[in-house]
Amino acid sequence: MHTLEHNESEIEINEAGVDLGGLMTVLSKHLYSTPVVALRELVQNSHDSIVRRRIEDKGSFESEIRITVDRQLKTLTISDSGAGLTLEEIHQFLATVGVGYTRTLRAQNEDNDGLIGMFGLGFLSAFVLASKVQVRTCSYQTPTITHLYQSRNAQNYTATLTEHRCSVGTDVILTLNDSYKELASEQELRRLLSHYCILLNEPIYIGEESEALNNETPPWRITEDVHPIQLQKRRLAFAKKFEMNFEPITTIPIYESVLRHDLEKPVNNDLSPVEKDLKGLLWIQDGAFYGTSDNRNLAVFVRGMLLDDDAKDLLPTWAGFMGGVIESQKLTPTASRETLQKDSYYYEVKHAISELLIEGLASIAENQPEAWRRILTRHNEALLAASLCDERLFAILQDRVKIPSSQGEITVNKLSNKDRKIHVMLSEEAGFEDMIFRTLKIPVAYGHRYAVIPFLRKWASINNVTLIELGTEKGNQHFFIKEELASSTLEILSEGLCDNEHLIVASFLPQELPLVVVPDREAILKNRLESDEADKRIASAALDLVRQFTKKIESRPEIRLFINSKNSAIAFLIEEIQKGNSVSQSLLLLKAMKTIMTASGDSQANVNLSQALYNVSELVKKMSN
Ligand SMILES: Nc1ncnc2c1ncn2[C@@H]1O[C@H](COP(=O)(O)OP(=O)(O)OP(=O)(O)O)[C@@H](O)[C@H]1O
Repeated sequence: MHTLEHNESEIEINEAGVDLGGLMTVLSKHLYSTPVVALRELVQNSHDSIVRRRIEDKGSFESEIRITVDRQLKTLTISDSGAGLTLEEIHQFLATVGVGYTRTLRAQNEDNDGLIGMFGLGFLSAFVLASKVQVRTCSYQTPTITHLYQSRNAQNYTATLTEHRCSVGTDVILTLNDSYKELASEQELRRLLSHYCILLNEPIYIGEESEALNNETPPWRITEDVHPIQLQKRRLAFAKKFEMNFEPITTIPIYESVLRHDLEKPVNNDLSPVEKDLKGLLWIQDGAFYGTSDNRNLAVFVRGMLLDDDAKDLLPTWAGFMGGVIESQKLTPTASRETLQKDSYYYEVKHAISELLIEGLASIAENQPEAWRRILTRHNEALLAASLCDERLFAILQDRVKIPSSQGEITVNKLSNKDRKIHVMLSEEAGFEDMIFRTLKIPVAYGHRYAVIPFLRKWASINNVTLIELGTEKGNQHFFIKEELASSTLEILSEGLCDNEHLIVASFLPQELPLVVVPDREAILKNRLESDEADKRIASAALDLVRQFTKKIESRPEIRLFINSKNSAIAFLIEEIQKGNSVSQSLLLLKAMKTIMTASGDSQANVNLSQALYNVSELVKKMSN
């Protein structure tokens, strides 16, 4: 038996069939998310053709891309003063799918000179918008003649000599499909192209206009000496164009030192590839939407063309309050040029942006007190969480972010008392903890709020302070120092005072407080976390695990009644019981007090308030008799 390798000559080699029509439809209609992307592709071809002419044609020329419309004829024309195409090049590059001259030029040219095209596909998208595509082109190589390419479907085309265009360059004339005839509007074109092409290096004009729509120099390309305040103003104004929902508070320029330095010196060879490549601006938003803390917003331009205006994944997840616009020559687009390939360079850029943000925030904290104050007020909660993601951020923020507490929002050092203790309560309800701390006049942090507990834990461990988490077993042990009593005394107290609570004798502050009901805050918090997790739509297997865990906690006992051995009334009652005297009236009064306290602290508490109030009234009457 012969194997394929041994006897190839005997085996017939077949050619795979290609349904060109089907392939064309996929490439032209389904490659891009929106057909208007076709416009961007055609402008990009004009741009590349101008770059080509600059490289190859030694004569001087004025660079221009002009988009015009004829409402009557329903045509849209993209003209450029680029290199044009010879008849041969029309066949070879324009009409051959997957082949383009731009790729060849790029391979020959190490610096690339900002060439954008690479796939040899973009031109096809013209057939999505147009029922007929005409390309009138005069090559710098044959400047006395002009050729006309015409096609209705990209598959069959004609290429003939035509009336001379008078100057080197190309007009791509689209006879718009009925569904895109609204594109035959200068206003609409300006809107679309300002979005995609604002950073493109070659000037783009609409209609007869003499001012290019992309004539504004982005702040990082400003080479003249501008006063720092002016520069900051221009940065803010530029950021505003990209930040639709919020005002930018302040900006963080990308590699400013490299850029400003470059003005005097050639590129420093010690710079990393990202430092050499990445340009742009990051900023901090003024405000946030209610209900979402992730408003990250990043526009990515690759070689001047907007590629992705929602590339938020390049910003760290903690930076929900940041926006940005970046420009790169080296990030790689996918074939649709609407997203980025997640290659190793992508992750290098992502890392670099995170570093820039951290350094930028540190510098704002140091040098821009007013902006920093606004940032802290607007994004306190997000910064609290952000500080947990990076040690440097923690160092910058640890004494600047505010913690919600019984005394309002205060910095954490104000929470720490003389004994180097910070108290945090886990409940949202103004329960026993709130009352105790109001009496003691020391602040207690509200730990139910997002990121407060992990932040305080970290702060306490770094600063050598004890964190007392009230409502947890451990926290309570710090606060309520248990005492032993004879079981017969405990029984009498329990019978007289408890409904369904577990009675514990302890000494605690303030000593004026005879007793306090302490629910198991841990179980309550865990329940809440469980529903948070569910909101995040975590995998159901993980959710089951969480539920199993919470189930265990729920079956733990419950509500405890601490009675304060430091309190003179309680001490007196214990003594009386030990002597064998009856204290039932006093216990009834204390029990009523307990019920009233519980009911006022916790609106959901299952207590018999009317019975308690009735008992108080009866006891008052008895005392007066
Ligand atoms: N306006 C133009 N002027 C001169 N040549 C053009 C023009 N438009 C297209 N071409 C030629 O046609 C080729 C194919 O264009 P097409 O847009 O399909 O691919 P590309 O730009 O090379 O790559 P990509 O698919 O990444 O855009 C280009 O490489 C270029 O040689």
